[in-house]
Amino acid sequence: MAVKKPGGLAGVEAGVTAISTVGKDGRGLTYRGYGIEDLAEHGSFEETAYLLIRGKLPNVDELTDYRRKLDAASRLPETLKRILELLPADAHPMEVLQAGCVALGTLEPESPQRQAADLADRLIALTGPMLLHWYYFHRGERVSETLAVKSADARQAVFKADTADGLTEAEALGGDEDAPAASSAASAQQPALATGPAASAQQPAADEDYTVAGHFLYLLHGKHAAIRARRVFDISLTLYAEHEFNASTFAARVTASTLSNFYSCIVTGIGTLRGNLHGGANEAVMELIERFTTPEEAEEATRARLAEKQLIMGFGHRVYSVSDPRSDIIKKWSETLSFWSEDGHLYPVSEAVERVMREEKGLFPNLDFYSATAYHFMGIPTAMFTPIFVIARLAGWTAHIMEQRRNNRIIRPTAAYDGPDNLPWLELHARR
Ligand SMILES: CC(=O)SCCNC(=O)CCNC(=O)[C@H](O)C(C)(C)COP(=O)(O)OP(=O)(O)OC[C@H]1O[C@@H](n2cnc3c(N)ncnc32)[C@H](O)[C@@H]1OP(=O)(O)O
Ligand SMILES: O=C([O-])CC(=O)C(=O)O
Repeated sequence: MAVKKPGGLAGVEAGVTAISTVGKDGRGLTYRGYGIEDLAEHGSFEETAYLLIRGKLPNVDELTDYRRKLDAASRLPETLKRILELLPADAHPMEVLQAGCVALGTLEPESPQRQAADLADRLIALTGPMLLHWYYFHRGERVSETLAVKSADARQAVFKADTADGLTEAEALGGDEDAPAASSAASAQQPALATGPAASAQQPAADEDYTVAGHFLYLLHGKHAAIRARRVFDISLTLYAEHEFNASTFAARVTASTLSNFYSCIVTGIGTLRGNLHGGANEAVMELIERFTTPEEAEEATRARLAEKQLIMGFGHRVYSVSDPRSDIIKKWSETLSFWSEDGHLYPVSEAVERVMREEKGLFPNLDFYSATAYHFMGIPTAMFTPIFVIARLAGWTAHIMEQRRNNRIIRPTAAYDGPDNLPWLELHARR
C-alpha cells in the first residue's frame, strides 16, 4: 500500500492571532499592522521587538529607555559564564543556547516580579553574549569580560562617527574601513542607508546608542563593525523577528498552553527552530553555495541535485505562494555587502541557484537563502546563523506566548489511527 504524504497541518487554521499576517495575497507580511517593508526601511530591531512584545511602537523616550534596558541586560552573570565554559567546544551552538537558557531560568526564574516581557528583554540582550562567551572561551579568551569594558568607548566612537557632519556617502557606507572590493558596481546599486538606527534623527544620546546588532558584531569581531554591516544585521533581525504560526512559534505556543513556564517555551522554540526545514536552512544554504566558485558551476550542480530529487535549502515556503517579501529586502543588502567582500562571487553564485530554482521548480527564495550570504559577507561564522535567528525570533515567540496565555486552552489535536487493531495478548515467553 502506498504511504500517504503527511498533511503537516497545511492550510489548517490552528488558532487566532493579532500579532502578524503572513502570505496575504501570497506575498505580504505585517507585524501588528505595520508592513515589513516599512519596519525594515525606517525602523530598528529594538523598535520591532518593542512593537511585538508590548503591542505598540515606542516613542522617543520609550525607545531610549528600552535601549538602555537592553544594554544593562547584556551583561552575563558570572555563574552563567562558568556554566557556558563547561559545555564542550564541539557542542552544537543551538544546544549551547538551550543550555544557557535553562541555566538562566534557574538563576533568574520567572516570578510575579520577573514576568515574560522582562525575561524576553533579558534573553534578547543576553543570547548573543552567551553564544560568543562560549565560542571565545574555547579559543582562549573570555570575550564578554574584556570587550564589555571596551564597548562603552567603542559605542561612543561609533555614535560620533555615525552622526558627524560632512560624512560622505562612501565614508558612511564604509564606516571606519576600506573601500568596496568592486566600487563602481557598489555605488550604482546600493540601497539607501539614510534611515534606521545609525542615521535616525531621533537617535538617542550617545550613551543610549546600544543596539543588539552593533553589540553582537562588536563582541564577535572585537572592534566596531562598519555602519553598513550593523545596519544590515539590524534589518535581518527585524525580518527574522516574527512569522505567525511557523513551526517553532507554534511549538512554543503548545508549551505555553500547558501552563509551563516562559523559559520552557523558549527552549522548545530553539529546539524546533534548529532543524534544516526551518531556521537551520540558513546554515545549510551557506554549506551548499560555498562549494561553488562560478555561477555556471552552481547552475550545473543545482540541476543535478534537483534531478536526484534533493531539496535545495532556502527555497519554497508553506504559506507564501508568490514570493517571500523578506527575501527581496535581504537580497538587495546581500548584493551591497558583496561589493566589500573577498567572497563577493558568492552573490552571483546565489543568483544562479535562484535562476535554476525558478526555471526548474517555479520556486522562489525564502528569507534564509540570501540571509546566508549577507551574514557571510559580514564575517559571521556559518554556525552562528541559526543562533542569530534565535535572537530575533525571541521577540515573536514572546509575543505569541503572552497571547496564548491571555486566552488559553491546551493545544491538543487528535490523530487518525492507522496502526494494528484487536491483537490477541501474547505471553512473555511466546514473543519472538
Ligand atoms: C525562515 C524559514 O524557516 S523559511 C523555510 C526554510 N526551509 C527551507 O528552505 C528548506 C527547504 N524548503 C522546504 O523543504 C519546503 O519548501 C518547506 C519546508 C519550506 C515547506 O514545505 P511544504 O509546505 O511541506 O512543501 P512541500 O514539501 O509539500 O513542497 C511542495 C513541492 O515542492 C518541492 N519543494 C519544496 N521546496 C523545495 C526545495 N527547497 N527544493 C526542491 N524542491 C522543493 C517538494 O519536493 C514538493 O514536490 P512534490 O510535490 O513533487 O513532492
Ligand atoms: O513561516 C514559516 O513556516 C517559516 C518562516 O518563514 C519563518 O518562521 O520565518
